[in-house]
Amino acid sequence: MFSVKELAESGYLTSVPYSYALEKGPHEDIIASEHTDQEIPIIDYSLLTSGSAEHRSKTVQAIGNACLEWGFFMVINHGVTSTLRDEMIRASENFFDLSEEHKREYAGEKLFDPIRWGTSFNIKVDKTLFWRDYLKVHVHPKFSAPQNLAGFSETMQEYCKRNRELARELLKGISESLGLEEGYIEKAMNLKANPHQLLVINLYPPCPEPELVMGLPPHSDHGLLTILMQNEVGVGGLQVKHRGKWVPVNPPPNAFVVNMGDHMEILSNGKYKSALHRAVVNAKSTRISIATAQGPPLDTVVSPAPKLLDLENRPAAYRGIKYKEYLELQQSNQLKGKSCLDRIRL
Ligand SMILES: O=C(O)CCC(=O)C(=O)O
Ligand SMILES: [Fe+2]
Repeated sequence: MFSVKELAESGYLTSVPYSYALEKGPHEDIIASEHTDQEIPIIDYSLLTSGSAEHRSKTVQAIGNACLEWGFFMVINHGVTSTLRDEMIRASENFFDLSEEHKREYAGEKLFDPIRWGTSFNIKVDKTLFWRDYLKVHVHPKFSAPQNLAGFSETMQEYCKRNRELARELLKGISESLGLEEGYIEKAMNLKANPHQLLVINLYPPCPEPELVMGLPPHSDHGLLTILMQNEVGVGGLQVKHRGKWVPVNPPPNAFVVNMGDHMEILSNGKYKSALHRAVVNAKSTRISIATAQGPPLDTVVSPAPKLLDLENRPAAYRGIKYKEYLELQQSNQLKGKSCLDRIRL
């Protein structure tokens, strides 16, 4: 199996190999125009944590609206330095620049291998291959990192820790926005114990026929929320489905993109839907995106929050499922819309 990087750098590639070509490319779908009135909400994180009750309550309301309307928002003034973000991007580039032979040491097959390098989504089940390579690392509660790359481990550890801190505060705000106490999600999901965090670094090399391939097909993420950033090469790639159209996500410099995961949808009993999104590729530049999926401890059973249920009017809409089992379910099937969540709807 070739990585896309190897394929793209192999010489004169003027068309995409058959195994990557879709019958219906991403450009055939309805895409919102650049100047759309559909603006993805921006949340000023500093107002959530400033200590001012008024600022906090306004921000909590804005978060609630963003979750209801989009399942997606961008976070600014989050306090993670651009130095750390740049180091993380650089370290990721250095990893993918290793020889194929070296990277193959991490070519694990199994979902819970601590470090896994690979291509597409799951080559055992993907009908068409996706134009992306990835590095997936389980970074919490037990930290792992590829060795022999100067500084990668330290940078990764710090970056992931900062993402967990952001997630923790955002989850408090989300909890409040659902009319629950700020610590409700943290308690119900046992997040103080050993929350699970998966780091996913995506690499999308330039593609000679971007309109024929998909970087990542439409899907929602597992976990409570995903925090994502991308290298700033002036090309987008991430798109979110909103009111029937694909809306390109163009985050302001230094912003994080946050999206609700399937476990937020389950926990909120469908009030906050996990966001359907996809990644398209381009002919010019390599795009890197770095996502951390924040979830509960692997053995936590996630089910709708009892406080949000009303047996007569609002019964549970999802069955409880262990986070670990859900991850196994998603990974062993094709990545296809919200098909995994559909399996546990009641
Ligand atoms: O590359 C992106 O922006 C999207 C990545 C993504 O959706 C994922 O890793 O789950
Ligand atoms: Fe995703």
